[in-house]
Amino acid sequence: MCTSICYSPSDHYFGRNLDYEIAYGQKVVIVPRNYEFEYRELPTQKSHYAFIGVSVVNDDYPLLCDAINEKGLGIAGLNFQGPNHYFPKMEGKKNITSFELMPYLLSNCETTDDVKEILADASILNISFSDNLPVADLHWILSDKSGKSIVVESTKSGLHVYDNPVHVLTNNPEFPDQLIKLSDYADVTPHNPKNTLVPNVDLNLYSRGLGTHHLPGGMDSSSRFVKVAFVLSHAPKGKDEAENVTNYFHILHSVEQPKGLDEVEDNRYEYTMYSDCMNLDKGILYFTTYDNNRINAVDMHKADLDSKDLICYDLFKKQDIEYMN
Ligand SMILES: C[C@H](CCC(=O)NCCS(=O)(=O)O)[C@H]1CC[C@H]2[C@@H]3[C@H](O)C[C@@H]4C[C@H](O)CC[C@]4(C)[C@H]3C[C@H](O)[C@]12C
Repeated sequence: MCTSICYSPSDHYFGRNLDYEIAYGQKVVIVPRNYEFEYRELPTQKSHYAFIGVSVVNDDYPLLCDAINEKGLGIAGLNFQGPNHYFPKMEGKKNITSFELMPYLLSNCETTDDVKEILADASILNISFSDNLPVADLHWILSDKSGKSIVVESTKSGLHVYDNPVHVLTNNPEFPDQLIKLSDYADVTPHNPKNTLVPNVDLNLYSRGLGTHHLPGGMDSSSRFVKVAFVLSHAPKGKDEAENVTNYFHILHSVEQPKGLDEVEDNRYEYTMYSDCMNLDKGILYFTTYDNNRINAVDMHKADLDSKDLICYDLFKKQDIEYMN
C-alpha cells in the first residue's frame, strides 16, 4: 500500500509513503535541465524543467517513483493493480509509456491545469522499460503550488483526470469510489461527541478522542484513504518550515506500516520503506526511511541545475540515535 498527500499550510508540501516488500535500490535523484530524454513515441527533449525526486536509476535513466519540478508541480505513482489498463499505440494520440509519464509531465508542465491540457489527447502505452522490468500498474496524484491536486487513472474506459479536493491518494479502488466512501465517516470529529444516541441519559464520555471512535485504522487502501484525509484536513499550520515539515511527517506517519502486519505472501510483509516531503515552493526534498527516523534533506537549488548528468544521493540509511549519556 502507499499513501500520498499534499499539505498546504502556507508553502505546499507534497510526497508519499512508499509501502512495499521489494526494495528497488531507490535514490534521491536530481534531473537537471539539460539531461536528455528520449521517449518511445514522442520527440527527444534536450532541455526541460529540472526536477528532484525518489527514483531507481537504470542504465542512467531515472525511473521515478515520485518527484517535483522547479516550477512547483509534484507527481507520485501508486499501485493500481486491477482497475489499471494501459493501451497499445493509438494513432492521433500522444502515446506515453507509464515510466515516461512522470518525466514528461515534470519536464513540460508548471501546473495541474497544464497537465490536464497536455493529457487531453494522451494515452498510456503498454510497454515496459526493459525485458527484465515489469510494467508498473500505477495511478498518479499531482499537486501544484497553487494548492490544486488531481488524479490520473488509465482504465479500460480510457484515460481519466479527476480533481482531487482532499489532496490524498492511496491504492484501489478507482478514485471516484474512494471519494464516495468518505461519506460513511462524515461524522468523525476531533471534538468529543455530543450524545445524540440517548439524549435523555447522562452518558459518561469515558475517554478523550471518542469523536474518532469510528475512524478506520486498517492497512487497507480505503482505511488509509479515510484516515489520512481526516488527519490532513485537521492538521494545524506551523509557523515556520521546520514546524510544517514536522506536521507533514506526522500526517503521513499516521498511516505508515510497521513490519509484520501486512503479509503479502508466506512470511513476507509490506512495510513503509520511505516517506518523503517535497516543498513545492522551495524545491527541497525531505525524507525518513524505515531504518532511519531522522529527517534528511536535499535542496535542488544547491545543485547545478544546468548540468546534463543525473545527481544522486543515498536514500536508505542506518538508524541515527543520539545517545544522551
Ligand atoms: C511498488 C510501488 C508502489 C507502492 C504501492 O503503491 N504499494 C502498494 C502495493 S498494493 O497496492 O498493496 O499492492 C511502485 C511505485 C513506483 C514504481 C516504480 C516506478 O514505476 C519506476 C519503475 C517502473 C518499472 O516498470 C518497474 C520498476 C519501477 C522501479 C517501479 C517499481 C514499483 O512498481 C514502484 C516502486
